[in-house]
Amino acid sequence: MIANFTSEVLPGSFSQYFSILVPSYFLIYLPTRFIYRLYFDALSGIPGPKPRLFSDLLTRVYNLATGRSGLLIFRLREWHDQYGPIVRLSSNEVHINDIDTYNQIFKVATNYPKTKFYYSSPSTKHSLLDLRDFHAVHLRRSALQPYFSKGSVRKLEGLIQTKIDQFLDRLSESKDVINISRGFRCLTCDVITTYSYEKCFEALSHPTFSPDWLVALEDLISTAQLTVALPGLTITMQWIFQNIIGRERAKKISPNVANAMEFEEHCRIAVLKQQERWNAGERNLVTIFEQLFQGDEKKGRKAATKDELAGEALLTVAAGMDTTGHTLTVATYNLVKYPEIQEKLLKELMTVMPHPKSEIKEEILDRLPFLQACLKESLRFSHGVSNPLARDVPPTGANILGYDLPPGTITMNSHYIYHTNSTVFPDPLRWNPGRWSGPDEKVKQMDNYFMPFSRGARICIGLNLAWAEMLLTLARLVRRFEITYSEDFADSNMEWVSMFVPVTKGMLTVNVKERKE
Ligand code: HEM
Repeated sequence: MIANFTSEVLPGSFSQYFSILVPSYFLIYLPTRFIYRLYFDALSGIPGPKPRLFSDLLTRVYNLATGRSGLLIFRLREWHDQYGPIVRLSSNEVHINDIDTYNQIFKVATNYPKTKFYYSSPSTKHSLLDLRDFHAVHLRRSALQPYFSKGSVRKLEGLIQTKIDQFLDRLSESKDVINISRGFRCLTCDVITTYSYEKCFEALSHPTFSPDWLVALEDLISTAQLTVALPGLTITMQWIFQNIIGRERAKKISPNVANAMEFEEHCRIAVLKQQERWNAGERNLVTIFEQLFQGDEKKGRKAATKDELAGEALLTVAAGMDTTGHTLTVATYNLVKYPEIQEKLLKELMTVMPHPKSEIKEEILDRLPFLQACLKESLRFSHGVSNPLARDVPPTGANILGYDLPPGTITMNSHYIYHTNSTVFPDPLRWNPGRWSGPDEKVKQMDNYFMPFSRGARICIGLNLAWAEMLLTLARLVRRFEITYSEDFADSNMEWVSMFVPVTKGMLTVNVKERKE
């Protein structure tokens, strides 16, 4: 009956329609739209690589399939050299290389919200990362920020020091080659989980610093690019794994996915248990979520939902572990590579740490200029979030670098591009902490181009914690140990691609020996 109906109303079979529609789409619709984008739409005057305008989806899928997604960041430099400070990347996206524009977009009172498309990961849904509304962001951040102030971090310094003790003792006991890339991540994970919700994940206790979930997260990080290319696909896959397949069966299909699910579940359980204790009247918890457990009527903030707490619990670990760990890896790799720089740092450390195992406070290290310079240079090289940061042009539209951009145009800025500007940082790919002790004017200019934690309303919430962890770890590591690369380590291990965060080709593997004095 239905067949009769369709053949009467719509003469011809489905395959006939299909054989007309598909070629029309590729031979007429796409080329016409391409010409429109090239010559007539609102962004048509902005220079850039033209083939990318043919189809955003096909470009993303092509880049993903050919492994170019993670290398886009390096092409951006070439495109800016060729086309100038603003480059059109797709139908609706421009990439910018202009520090004044960056400072406008990333200011405290910004009206450029985060671009939903690039920040919607199912795992961090309901978390701060996913919020775009400025008032909602302000409320959430003001509930979390007090726990990350310099004063709060100093109060919990004992906790950080205890984890560093454990880490250094583990290095000392090790008879084998040490995968210190993972070691640093275990350290930062144990710090952030204890600091955030008292539930230390005990990653440092793993004999080779390789707990299953850490290795799983390492393997799954490449799905960050899949999420960018085909967001719907990852959301659907995650939903299927969570709601249909379940963790037990997932173990057989993909142990990595099962381990990552288990990790998420650990974070969720940890924070919800704290909430229960808080609701039962316990008030002496070490937690960054206390203000989220309760609402604040005066400010118009409701108590966080269970999903919001779980999202936040996962976000703090995800945001605080790899970033800090990777910067420490970059610092260590380069200090071993340049022994004369390591020697200079060691001499400075000896002025405040007379013995290899001397105790030291962060506030003292905060005053050591060469240690600061080594860390700044490592942050310049490690690029925290290495993918371009995407922000939408506000409803009023914007004029950027002489071009009128309509509301909703996506602006992209990459810290990598600013951090490797060869006019500001001569010989930019050389790790050279000495550059930070140049003349004041020069350092001021470098500081203007240095934004590892981003800037403005969405600046990294954990920067004081990260800074304290990095100062203490690096100082105590270098003061206590002579470090050498392991025999099978190659410089190429440190080559990286961008998967939202930088992912190195291999690991930094080292041998360590206790210093005698
Ligand atoms: C070297 C270490 C770190 C670097 C380089 C770094 C870098 C960054 C950057 C660039 C952003 C902005 C991302 C964007 O707008 O897309 C960010 C956001 C964030 N970071 Fe960090 N981060 C570090 C450590 C930490 C730590 C230890 C925490 C611990 C809680 C943390 C928590 C966060 C959070 C929650 C956000 C999201 C803020 C928001 O969306 O408003 N980060 N970080």
